[in-house]
Amino acid sequence: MRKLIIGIGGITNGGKSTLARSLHEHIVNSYIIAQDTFFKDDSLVAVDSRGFKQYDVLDALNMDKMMSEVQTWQKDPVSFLASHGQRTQSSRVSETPEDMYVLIIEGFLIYNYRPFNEIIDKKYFLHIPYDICKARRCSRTYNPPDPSGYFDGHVWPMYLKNRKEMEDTVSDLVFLDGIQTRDQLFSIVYEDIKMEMQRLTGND
Ligand SMILES: Nc1ncnc2c1ncn2[C@@H]1O[C@H](COP(=O)(O)OP(=O)(O)O)[C@@H](O)[C@H]1O
Ligand SMILES: O=C(O)c1ccc[n+]([C@@H]2O[C@H](COP(=O)([O-])O)[C@@H](O)[C@H]2O)c1
Repeated sequence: MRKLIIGIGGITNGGKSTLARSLHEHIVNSYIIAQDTFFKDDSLVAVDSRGFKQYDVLDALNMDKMMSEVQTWQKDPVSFLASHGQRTQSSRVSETPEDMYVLIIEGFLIYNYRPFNEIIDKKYFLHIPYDICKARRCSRTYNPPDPSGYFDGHVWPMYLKNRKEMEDTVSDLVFLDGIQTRDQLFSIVYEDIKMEMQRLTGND
């Protein structure tokens, strides 16, 4: 059995979930673990002096729980898939090598969590400019919804801070320009992953 862990990180609304889903659809026996399903309950998230909930920090997330899910996959991907309602498929008619299991870890702060940096084999990071990010963010409704001024008062400054911290500690990132089309982004990353899967297969 061969295992490959891919990270799809990046800015809020950069297209992470969209890209992760396309990869999952094309890679047989892959699975997505998404960071935004690990937010703590709203009552546990800190609030600053302006009343802004501090959602864009690692403390707002149950990272131990997320790591434990990843470790369960690492121990036994076949049982993991079965227990998550996903039947193992044959790779015969696909471009995925036989007996290859791929985990896609997706989220806006995955590379700010050190334990992930040690286990993610291929680290992609999507970024888009401020104005596009703000426009996309404003057309999406979170739960709880962003209060007025939240993007400029919390989301963007925290993005800059988290990104700097990440760039100071992580060296093997592949930056992706998120203003490309969905198809372009998918094919760049998929081709790269196919090469990595072939490399792993060739090393046997
Ligand atoms: N390459 C792209 N070009 C234009 N819009 C995109 C692209 N990728 C995603 N989107 C749109 O941007 C918004 C955020 O995408 P999503 O994948 O949910 O981002 P994220 O998971 O990074 O927050 C959605 O409305 C989505 O349809
Ligand atoms: O999902 C939630 O429970 C949630 C609640 C409040 C806010 N969020 C926002 O989710 C953002 C990260 O997710 P994403 O998909 O935009 O990268 C982050 O910028 C948070 O401000 C997410």
